[in-house]
Amino acid sequence: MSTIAAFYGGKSILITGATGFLGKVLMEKLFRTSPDLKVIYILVRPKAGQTLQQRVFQILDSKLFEKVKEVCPNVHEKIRAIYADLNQNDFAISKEDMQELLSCTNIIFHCAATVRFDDTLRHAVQLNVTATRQLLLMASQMPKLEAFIHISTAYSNCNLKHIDEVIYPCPVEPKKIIDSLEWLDDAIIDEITPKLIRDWPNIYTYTKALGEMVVQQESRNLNIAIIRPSIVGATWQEPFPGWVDNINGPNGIIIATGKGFLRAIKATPMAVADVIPVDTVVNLMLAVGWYTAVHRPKSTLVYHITSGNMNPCNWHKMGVQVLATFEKIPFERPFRRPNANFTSNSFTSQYWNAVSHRAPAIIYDCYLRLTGRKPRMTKLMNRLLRTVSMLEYFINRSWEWSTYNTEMLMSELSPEDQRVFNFDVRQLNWLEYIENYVLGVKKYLLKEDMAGIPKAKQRLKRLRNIHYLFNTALFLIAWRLLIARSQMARNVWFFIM
Ligand SMILES: CCCCCCCCCCCCCCCCCCCCCC(=O)SCCNC(=O)CCNC(=O)[C@H](O)C(C)(C)COP(=O)(O)OP(=O)(O)OC[C@H]1O[C@@H](n2cnc3c(N)ncnc32)[C@H](O)[C@@H]1OP(=O)(O)O
Ligand SMILES: NC(=O)C1=CN([C@@H]2O[C@H](COP(=O)(O)OP(=O)(O)OC[C@H]3O[C@@H](n4cnc5c(N)ncnc54)[C@H](OP(=O)(O)O)[C@@H]3O)[C@@H](O)[C@H]2O)C=CC1
Repeated sequence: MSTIAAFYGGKSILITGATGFLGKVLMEKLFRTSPDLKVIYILVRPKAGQTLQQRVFQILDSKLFEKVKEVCPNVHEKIRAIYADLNQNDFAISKEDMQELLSCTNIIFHCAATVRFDDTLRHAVQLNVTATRQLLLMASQMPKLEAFIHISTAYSNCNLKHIDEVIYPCPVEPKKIIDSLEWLDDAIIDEITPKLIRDWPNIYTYTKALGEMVVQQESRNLNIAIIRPSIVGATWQEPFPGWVDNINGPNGIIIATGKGFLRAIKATPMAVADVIPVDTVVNLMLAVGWYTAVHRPKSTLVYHITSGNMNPCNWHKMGVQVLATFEKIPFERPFRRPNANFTSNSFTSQYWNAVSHRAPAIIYDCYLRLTGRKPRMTKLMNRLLRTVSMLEYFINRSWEWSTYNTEMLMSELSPEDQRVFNFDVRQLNWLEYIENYVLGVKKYLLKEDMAGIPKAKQRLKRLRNIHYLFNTALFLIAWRLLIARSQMARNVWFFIM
């Protein structure tokens, strides 16, 4: 019997960000391995015209939860969705709900965050810093609380090259920033943001660093741990390989490449692609929850969950395998034949952007105009290139993360726990994982049917022929022009003939 699974039995667990990518996989694993847990409280806001209950039903009715329904048929009764908006005072939680949370919660997993790179400083601080402080304050009033697990990111200190499992101080005190945002107007905030974030690449990573500092400062006598995952990717094994449900991180790039929009990316091919499967992260989170509650470490421990130091893969290897998978399992209705390359040179990158991205978009928009339709490709391409430029920082560098605490925890687990809550990324076979990842993007994100593969392959063949035809025509025109102008070219031509 797994000690960790037994630990969560009978527990009341509070999860923030449960409707997000990581949160859903966390809930799934908890219900599947500890179906006798008492209740999972989730802090949810209504969204896209859906009530809280509709949001919960939608999650439970998804393929991700199919196995859960077998082992825990009353899962609906064990989820208690609580109306909350982390942007508001006291999270806008009702008095009764707050009372219940304060008196019953045993474990907190704090996953909610804004992960947008271009969010405003005000909003990102509110969610990633102030809300964390508020939750810690709530936690300090929970008599039954055993552990508080805060999810940060391995990139919270990406301004450093080597990152240890410690909380680094930020140049400006979080409290000072929170206070000043209260009275500064938006225009001034925009002006001072670059000065504040200094060598952090974006507001997201900066506010996650501030969030960690807040955790350290407000920890009081709570049992706290911080988990720092790198780039969280599709599931590796559980509940099935390849599950993914949003366009963040590599997902959007995989789609844009598979659909033939993206043909060149400015990246350092040999830089480490520090992707970590979401189920691995969740297994570590649950192990850390158990360890923190039972062993009560004297200080706040930080755990890195990254792949680079144990089982590195680089962007080149990943890219080649992604492209190979498109050959076997193509996406439907591609704009162009999927074929991309990495370039580390700024000039070549500009060239490919003009030739392979902007020019085809303009030509396609002309075609749309001529056929009486609204042009849209240039706009779409510009947005895509803006997105890719925001991710470039992370695909052109490598970092070293120490993993002493994560390895220590692994050695503390029984063989059964190591099997059920496996976070040993050395066992990951990258080629297999990437293939399942691309397949998962096709099935769960694009919702494409596998039955459409033969048709998609036929279309790819057609696109390939068009491509060859176009290139041959281009070559002949160039050659013809050259012959007209150069005696040498004419001689070569007569010689060949
Ligand atoms: C041989 C070569 C072969 C090559 C083959 C290829 C091989 C594969 C190689 C893989 C290399 C991967 C590198 C990953 C590095 C990740 C680093 C993460 C590190 C930190 C990790 C963390 O700790 S934490 C989570 C990370 N946090 C995000 O990852 C949010 C980012 N995101 C945003 O901050 C907003 O998204 C942003 C961008 C502002 C736009 O914002 P926005 O206002 O324009 O609006 P939207 O977000 O609504 O998106 C508007 C349109 O962008 C499209 N799109 C959105 N994301 C996209 C995306 N990733 N790739 C493409 N396309 C994307 C979308 O499809 C929409 O398209 P449409 O125009 O048709 O609607
Ligand atoms: N994905 C990744 O690659 C990585 C993620 N992380 C960290 O993991 C955690 C989870 O990330 P991930 O699941 O990918 O992110 P998602 O964007 O998928 O999920 C974010 C969650 O936060 C909730 N949330 C956002 N704003 C509010 C609000 N005002 N009130 C209540 N809830 C809110 C969202 O709710 P709603 O559904 O209503 O929007 C959603 O449930 C984050 O802390 C992130 O920093 C760390 C490293 C990498």
